[in-house]
Amino acid sequence: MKIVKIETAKVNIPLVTPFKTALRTVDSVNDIVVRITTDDGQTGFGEAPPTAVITGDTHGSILSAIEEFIAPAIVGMEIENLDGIMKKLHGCILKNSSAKAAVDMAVYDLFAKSCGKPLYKILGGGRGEIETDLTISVNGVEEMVVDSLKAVSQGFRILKIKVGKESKKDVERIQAIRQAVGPDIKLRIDANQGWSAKEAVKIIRTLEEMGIGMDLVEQPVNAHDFEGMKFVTSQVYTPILADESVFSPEDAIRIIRERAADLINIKLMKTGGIHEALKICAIAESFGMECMIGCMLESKIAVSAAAHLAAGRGIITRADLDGPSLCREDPYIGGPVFDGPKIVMNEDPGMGISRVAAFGD
Ligand SMILES: C[C@H](N)C(=O)N[C@H](CCC(=O)O)C(=O)O
Ligand SMILES: [Mg+2]
Repeated sequence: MKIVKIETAKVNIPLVTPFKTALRTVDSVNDIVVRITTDDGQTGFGEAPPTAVITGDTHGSILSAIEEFIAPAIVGMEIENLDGIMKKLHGCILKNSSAKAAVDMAVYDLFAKSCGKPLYKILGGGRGEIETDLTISVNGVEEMVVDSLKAVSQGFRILKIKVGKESKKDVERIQAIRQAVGPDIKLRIDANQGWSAKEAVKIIRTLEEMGIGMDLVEQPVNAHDFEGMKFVTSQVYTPILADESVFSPEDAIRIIRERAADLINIKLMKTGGIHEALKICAIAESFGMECMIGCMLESKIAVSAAAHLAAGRGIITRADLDGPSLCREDPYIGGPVFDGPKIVMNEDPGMGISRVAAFGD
């Protein structure tokens, strides 16, 4: 199976409600999709979101990285030479992690197809089903309570609460949501770098003293503030999850060595795909640190790739794979089934996606 063609297209899928974090507000998933074709007519799919505020990637940079650097480096290579392809993919251009992720997942899709197995079985194959949380955007307290109750009524048992925009109100937000949803719903708090280290300790300790249980607090401080992450982690009982601070396996090693977090959020768009994400899984497993699998504003192609990785690797104990649930439409056929909080893995070969409307088929 030789790679003969790499094509790109754009998808634009409106969101159910605007997605609001401390970093940005977005109304739609506006991503680049990738299709790789082999000489025997097989196709593999990938997707890259332009999350400029986190990865630095834009539509333009994703398209030119693929067209000018990645495609010339890997077209003509055999899919079975997975390691060789990954070397070229990661060696042909620095950074550009979202473009690399889109191509990496399409290659893994084809590799699993060449083995006649669903991708998650190639990646370890532990679970046929995983559970995701649902994100509650940062808004006024009442609106967040209404959104949380709606999510619970839809069957979600884990909520990811966005905060960090006006930190003074954040205790109020989390307290009101906990009061409304009761003690059995897990709350994950994501400040998206919005707090200072001292502010984070004050907020988390206040919530702890109120008896408000939190599954974790994600990226309380600036991505590059490892000292701040370390300070917060050492000063509170609630587990701290590193998100924007960990892109690469080297970042994961540093976070673990410096005890700057208790957990790592792996996202394919930060690692540049499954190949590098597997290295973080192995590092974390060696040190006994659990991981979460997350996503950017991605639709079903990219989130399916992440779900396959999570279903394959036991060290990934938490999933924030709500991209498809945030979308108003699903322009794809096949792949894992996203049924509210439940993600049921496909049993047909590869990622299971058979049709992507953006390619006109
Ligand atoms: C969509 C997912 N639940 C999420 O919250 N991801 C954010 C970043 C998403 C973005 O801005 O595209 C995160 O975990 O920080
Ligand atoms: Mg996050």
